[in-house]
Amino acid sequence: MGDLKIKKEDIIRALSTVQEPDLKKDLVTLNMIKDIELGVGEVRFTVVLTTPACPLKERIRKECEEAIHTHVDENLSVVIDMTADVTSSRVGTALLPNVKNIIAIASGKGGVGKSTVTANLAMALKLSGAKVGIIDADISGPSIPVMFGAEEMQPLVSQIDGKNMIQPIMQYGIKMISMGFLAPQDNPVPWRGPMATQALRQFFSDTHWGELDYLLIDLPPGTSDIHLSLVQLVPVTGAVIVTTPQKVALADATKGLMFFRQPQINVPVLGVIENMAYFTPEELPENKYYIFGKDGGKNLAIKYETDLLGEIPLVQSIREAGDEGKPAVMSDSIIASAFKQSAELLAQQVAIRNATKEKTKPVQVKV
Ligand SMILES: Nc1ncnc2c1ncn2[C@@H]1O[C@H](COP(=O)(O)OP(=O)(O)OP(=O)(O)O)[C@@H](O)[C@H]1O
Repeated sequence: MGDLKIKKEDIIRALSTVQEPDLKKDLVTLNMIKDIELGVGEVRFTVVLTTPACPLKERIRKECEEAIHTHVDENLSVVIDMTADVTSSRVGTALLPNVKNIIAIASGKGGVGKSTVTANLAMALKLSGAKVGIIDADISGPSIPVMFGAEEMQPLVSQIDGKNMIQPIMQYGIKMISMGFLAPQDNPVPWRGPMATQALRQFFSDTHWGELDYLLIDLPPGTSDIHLSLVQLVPVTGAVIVTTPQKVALADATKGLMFFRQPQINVPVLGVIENMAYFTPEELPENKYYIFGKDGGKNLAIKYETDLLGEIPLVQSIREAGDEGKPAVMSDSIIASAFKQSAELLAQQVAIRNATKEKTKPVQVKV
């Protein structure tokens, strides 16, 4: 039996004074409070966040506690269970209906670390508790299998509802598909545009993804047929632009960003990640050498009114981790926290986007 004086309504009233800082509405209106239980001198409830990678988790928890102590009883013990139900704007879509968010990871120039960033963001989201998948859409130069130590793996094909479906490779709890799993890499096939597009189509329509919170698409560098095919095939939640700080990279990153902003494409740009932002020897992390220039990604984000989701340093262990097939975020280091922070900011942007913008639709443009 609960304390007779305190009712569930009192708790709800107190929690309706707590705002979700990004969505600018209170937790009760947003339907984020569940399972309120009153005990003797104690209240328990669940806060359902919009992503397990929520960077504001602790702030929300603290504000809930304070609201109850201020508006209900300062001596009440407050036990909060934080869970998440990742939001989506991809409701009712024919292709991949159980994939909540499709996020394109793009760059202008090649070699800026787009695949490295994709692998680490995916891993960080997975470590936060989300269900994550990766499509390596770089058909002629796939890097994802190596970055996950999965080059020798081969996907199985199984019959689902009478149709042959590719089962994605599962590595470190992430589902992934890449041309690297399907075609021998030492005997490269020259991929013409339509063939690459067909392969991408199969990654969506003939692969059994099941339920996912985030499906990350590692795009080839530049803007290609693949980019156009992607936005035509599926509703894309948003795009992340990866760049390095040099002028040449930034100029190309701008083109990459503007591709998504074209009125007929209209995919929201969720933010910019500046990779190789500075060099740092891992044993002396306070020493930062801006060898490629400073603040390029930040200025790009400001100019195009989007967010800077991270500045990832150039560190030897990131390259080693990629070569060893274990994304750097899996280690316990400052690098891991940099990638985790970027993943949180990305998840936050996805949640804001899903709460504020229209539903996504595939675009209809002539190729
Ligand atoms: N922050 C970093 N610190 C150290 N090495 C890095 C960093 N980011 C990427 N690298 C290394 O740089 C190389 C290129 O990275 P990656 O393959 O991720 O680039 P990419 O932009 O996806 O390339 P592509 O254009 O071929 O798709 C890899 O060897 C990777 O390990």
